[in-house]
Amino acid sequence: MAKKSVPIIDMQDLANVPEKIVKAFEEWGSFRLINHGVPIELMSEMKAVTRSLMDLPMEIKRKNYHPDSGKGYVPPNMASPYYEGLSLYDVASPLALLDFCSQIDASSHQREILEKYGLAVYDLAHLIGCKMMEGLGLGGEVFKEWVCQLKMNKYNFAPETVGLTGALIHTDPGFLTILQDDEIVRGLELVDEITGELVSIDPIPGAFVVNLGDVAKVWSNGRFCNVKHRVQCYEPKVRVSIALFVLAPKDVKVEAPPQLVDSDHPRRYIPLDFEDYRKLRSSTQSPIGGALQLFLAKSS
Ligand SMILES: O=C(O)CCC(=O)C(=O)O
Ligand SMILES: [Fe+2]
Repeated sequence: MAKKSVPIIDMQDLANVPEKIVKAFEEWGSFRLINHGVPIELMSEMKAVTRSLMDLPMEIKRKNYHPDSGKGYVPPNMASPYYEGLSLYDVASPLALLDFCSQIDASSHQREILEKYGLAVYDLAHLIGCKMMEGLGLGGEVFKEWVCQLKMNKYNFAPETVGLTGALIHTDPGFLTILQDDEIVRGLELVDEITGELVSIDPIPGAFVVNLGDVAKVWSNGRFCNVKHRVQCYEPKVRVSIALFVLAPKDVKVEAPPQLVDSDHPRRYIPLDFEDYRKLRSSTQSPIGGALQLFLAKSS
């Protein structure tokens, strides 16, 4: 029997998209997205830009500095020796884009692609948010004014790393991630929440993976799944991926909308400040959402 994997959602299947998104978020916290409207040429150009930025000398990549960990360049380290990542924090801010580009001395072409791709995927995230709201029977827009981060990931896989881990098992801290995985090199694995098994997510060129993180669990009053995932080295080939993280609202705490709370579903979490949560996640070394326990409401 074929192994169960995440659902594939066709964004052009207009009538069924809202319901399918909600079901996928409840069962997996993840789905594959096809026919999403982001041109495949733009996706490839963004991959090419990512590869060229990752080829920059280490001293330039380190200039993508941010005082908060995880918001700037992450060099290979003891825990993840084959991984490195560049980050454009607050992708919708023209100033943040300019800052990022001047830090790493990006060309005007690279800047143009970063901007186009960032905005296209940002718009797609908003569309997915609207469809999700429709599927929940709430309507309206959910991610308005939320902070988004663009992260470029490179896994320096080689013959001696086959069978080893590129990114340790984790949940994403924010609400939603739109991931352009490597179109050729496999390695992404998700945990099936029901069986606890790791399921390999094989590349589908031109498609995205949409994953939910810890904020989505809080916001949905525990109804949605924050999917655990990791990246393994299956083959000795460099792997590149690009993630857009829709993190959390600016200056407002995350809490479930009243429509998702009733006597059968009492409020599970107290309102969560995302920056506080991020710090707790790191100080308590809870990469798979364990720090959410600290935000459980008294009655739950
Ligand atoms: O590289 C991948 O496929 C996954 C990346 C990821 O999980 C992340 O950036 O949070
Ligand atoms: Fe992730």
